[in-house]
Amino acid sequence: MKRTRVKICGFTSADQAAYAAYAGADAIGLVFYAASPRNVSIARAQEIIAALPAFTTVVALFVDASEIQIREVIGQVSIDVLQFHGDESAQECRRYAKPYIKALRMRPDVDILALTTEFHDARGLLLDAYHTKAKGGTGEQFDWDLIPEHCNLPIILAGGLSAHNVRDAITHVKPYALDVSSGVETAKGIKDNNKIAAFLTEVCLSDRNN
Ligand SMILES: O=C(O)c1ccccc1N[C@@H]1O[C@H](COP(=O)(O)O)[C@@H](O)[C@H]1O
Repeated sequence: MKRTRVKICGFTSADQAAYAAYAGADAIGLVFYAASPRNVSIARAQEIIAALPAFTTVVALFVDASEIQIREVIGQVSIDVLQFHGDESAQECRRYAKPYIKALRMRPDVDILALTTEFHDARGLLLDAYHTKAKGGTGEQFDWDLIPEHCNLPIILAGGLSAHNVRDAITHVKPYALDVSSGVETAKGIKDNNKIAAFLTEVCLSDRNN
């Protein structure tokens, strides 16, 4: 059976991150982007990570951050994977000798296949909705038909996912993994355990039937 991996992004509380990990989330995301309501300090990130069980992948999200900021985070926080959610070049993404995923904000003219060549050493391409004002975490879905059927990199589907549409998403896109933030929250940065459980249950049921 194929299992669709799940990353839940934007935790600000250790209890909620631990709940998600024990409930079956494969990865938890920590946002290091001051403009986000989900932004965490280094101290809070350390507290969240200390609450996680073994085998939970920790992803640090940056948006056009400076090299100094990224090195400060990875020097003090036990991060497994970097997520670049801005306009970072491939050269910038590979500077840290750490596994990284690259986010693309989807517009009709995005050439995913060309970008897979540019970011060939990324561990996955994260596809999110394009928004004129926000860089991500908007809760908006994009047109999944923009995603090519074959891609050389694992596709991580994001953008407006929730327990209500995740089964359709898996059937339609067949992604390697999913990334959700707003769809498992009651307010920005405040995760909801019931929504997390419902989301993970839907993914399991969908995988079982596919
Ligand atoms: O979560 C944020 O605040 C955020 C800020 C800036 C860039 C990305 C951000 N989050 C990522 O956005 C997508 C989609 O989130 P949503 O489920 O639609 O709310 C996801 O990859 C988050 O990691």
